[in-house]
Amino acid sequence: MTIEYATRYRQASHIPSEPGKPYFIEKGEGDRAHLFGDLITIYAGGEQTENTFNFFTVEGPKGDLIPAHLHPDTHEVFYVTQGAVRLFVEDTEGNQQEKLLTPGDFGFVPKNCPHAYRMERYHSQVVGVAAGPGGTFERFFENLGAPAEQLGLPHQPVVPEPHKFAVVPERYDVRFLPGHQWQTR
Ligand SMILES: O=C(Oc1cc(O)cc(O)c1C(=O)O)c1ccc(O)c(O)c1
Repeated sequence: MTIEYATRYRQASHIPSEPGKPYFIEKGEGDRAHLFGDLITIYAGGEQTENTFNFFTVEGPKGDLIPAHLHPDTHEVFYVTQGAVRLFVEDTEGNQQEKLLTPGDFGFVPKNCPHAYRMERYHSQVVGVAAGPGGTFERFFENLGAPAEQLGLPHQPVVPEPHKFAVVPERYDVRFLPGHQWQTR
């Protein structure tokens, strides 16, 4: 058992909101959110790190595609721990690459680089760390999607209402790029 706190995000969270406090979180027991087919679990965010970095996992079903987007002020890490994830990325000169990442493989996406990814095995998992000049963006997932109590993937995809797409991504430094084409392979 670990300690539970009431925070601005959850009535019961294992993440203490005041900075400077050491803590532990057991597997899967971070603040959970569902977005599309994904389960996102936050273990640390800007409140704990003076806005310097966050730490979260993203799990999704086979075939789950996160469409092209970029973050003007956020660098991102993709470290695959389960399954297989195909990461597509374009540098700021327009050069595109794609790579199938399997457990232990790592991808880095600097700020301003369009990227997308697709889960290629059942229940793939990526460890994410994301931060940049604009801070951290971990509460994007529960604001565009929904906070979740359950430990597993959503039973039905959580598809945000159009009005949320109009305001939430921008607030968290996410810009979706409709119509973006990948010419890799
Ligand atoms: O942010 C990450 O993934 C996402 C997951 C979603 O369900 C919706 C999204 O819009 C995104 C997104 O990329 O914007 C993500 C995933 C894995 C990782 O290592 C990261 O650094 C970020």
